[in-house]
Amino acid sequence: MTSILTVKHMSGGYTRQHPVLHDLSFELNAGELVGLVGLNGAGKSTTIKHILGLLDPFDGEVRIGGKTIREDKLGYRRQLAYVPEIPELYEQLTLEEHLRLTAMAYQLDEKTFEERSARLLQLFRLEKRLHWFPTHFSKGMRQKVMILCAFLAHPDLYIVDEPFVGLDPIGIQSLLDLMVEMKGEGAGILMSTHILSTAEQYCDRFIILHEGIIAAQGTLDQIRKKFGDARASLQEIYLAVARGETEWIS
Ligand SMILES: Nc1ncnc2c1ncn2[C@@H]1O[C@H](COP(=O)(O)OP(=O)(O)OP(=O)(O)O)[C@@H](O)[C@H]1O
Repeated sequence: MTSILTVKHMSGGYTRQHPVLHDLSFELNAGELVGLVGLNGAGKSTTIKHILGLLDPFDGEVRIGGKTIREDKLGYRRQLAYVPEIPELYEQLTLEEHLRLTAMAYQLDEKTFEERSARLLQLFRLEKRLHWFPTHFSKGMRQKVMILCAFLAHPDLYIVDEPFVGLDPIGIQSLLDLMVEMKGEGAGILMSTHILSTAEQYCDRFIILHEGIIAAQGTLDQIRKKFGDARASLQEIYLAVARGETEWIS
């Protein structure tokens, strides 16, 4: 298996005096969708900020495609696309301009841009909104623009932060289908979510974060084994961890 993302003994957060993440180690391989789950404040977004290179680890390291961000900043960033929980759009750019800006950043040629953007626009029902500015977009539409930009790039690694809240059912299904497709093409996807039933259905593996520590990680079957109940749902296991009913540290 080819490892796309490697997080090794990473401790981090916002101040060295009060680290939020403690000694996290996990990998993400090509063709895998991994669910990052945990209660509010568990450290999911902080983990994502470290992977994106917005925060520096206090200890340990993050590698994408074998490289740290210090070794090759531009190369590191080009390997990944990020769908944030809260859409970040340029208010002065139209939807089309957002797409073109992304295509430039990822150095897509015109033909690839045209093909991919036409398909994505159709999938998310935004074909008629190309010349609109974000002020006229609903919350879900703003979210879809971020999804379009990420999936336009076809990077090796997708970081998707809580994508389902705010999307309509067709949008959710389109996103899930796209993630399955990109996985099939060899991309790795790390998805943070509270929607455990969907995560259980679509993710190949899970990382359960609890108070900045990985409480458990693995396939659902591996986690069930550890939990001691071969039929427990992800939700049941997660609630037991969150309520302190288990003594796990992976
Ligand atoms: N900008 C910041 N400065 C200082 N501390 C922060 C900052 N952002 C988050 N934290 C703290 O880091 C810890 C982890 O927060 P984080 O946002 O990573 O959790 P999360 O798992 O993403 O939660 P949620 O499910 O609510 O999004 C919390 O204790 C939070 O208060």
